[in-house]
Amino acid sequence: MIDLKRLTRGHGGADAMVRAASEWGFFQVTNHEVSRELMEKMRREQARLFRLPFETKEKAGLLNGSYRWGNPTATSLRHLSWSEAFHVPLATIFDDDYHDFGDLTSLRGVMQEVAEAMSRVANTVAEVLAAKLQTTRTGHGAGVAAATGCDETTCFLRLNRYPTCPFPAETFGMVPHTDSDFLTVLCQDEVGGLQLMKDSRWVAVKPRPDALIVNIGDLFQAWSNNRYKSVEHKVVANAKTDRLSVAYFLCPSYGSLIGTCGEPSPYRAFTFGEYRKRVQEDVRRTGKKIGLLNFLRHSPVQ
Ligand SMILES: O=C(O)CCC(=O)C(=O)O
Ligand SMILES: [Fe+2]
Repeated sequence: MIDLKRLTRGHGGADAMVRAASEWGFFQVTNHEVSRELMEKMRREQARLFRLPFETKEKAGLLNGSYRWGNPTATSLRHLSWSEAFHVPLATIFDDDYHDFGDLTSLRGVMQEVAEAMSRVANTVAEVLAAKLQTTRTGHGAGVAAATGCDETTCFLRLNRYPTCPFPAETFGMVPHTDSDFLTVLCQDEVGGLQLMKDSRWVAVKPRPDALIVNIGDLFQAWSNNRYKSVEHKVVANAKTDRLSVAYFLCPSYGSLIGTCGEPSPYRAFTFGEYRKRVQEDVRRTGKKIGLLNFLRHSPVQ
């Protein structure tokens, strides 16, 4: 648990954050200035959005066609995520020319506020973690998000809903995965269900109403030369109740080159666009994301 206010005032906590990012890939932050009132407002808007009829949610115009449900490549219940989500590019909600919000105008306002607040958390954390890496290139240790081309037009806000599930033993709320971004900031409700992989075991992340969860994504693992870990996580399905969560994904533009905090890097240079394309191709072809292994300079698979 990292107190962000103490950290930004220089009262310590950075080493604990570095340890958590290296050993767990996950940690929680408090005193993050994303107010409880704002998150309650978000939850009410989210619940209202998901109550809309399926046909309305699926309409391409609604939040830029960002509606997702189930898993299009699933061939059995084990591959299925028992959830629905809006994976919204922030460019959509901040674009003044994008007027197709209809009844969702209040949702847009709340999403903008949440995105701004979570983005501050993501950037603060990214900079503290970047500054702690041994860098060979001067000026590269700070401003990792800026250096790698992340801004409010390239990031995403994802609204997740996990409906009550009639067969929770056979399916996941969200299938095990790593995040394909730099860093994720997550706010979960009181239901619980998020689990992360540690030493080959699943560990539950207990909900704490005052805390946000931060996890390292694949790009930060690559940029940090594997010092910080992008760790597999999943959501278990729940037989009794629905669950909501909101995730902010710190992402660069598709054309941004994901470099390294210092040579030699185990990975070859690649763009975020290339990475995403490769992930999508692998999922389509094999049903599984291969991820960073594809970009190792010396492939273990010959
Ligand atoms: O809902 C959660 O707790 C996790 C969501 C997640 O892992 C994701 O959206 O990538
Ligand atoms: Fe995730």
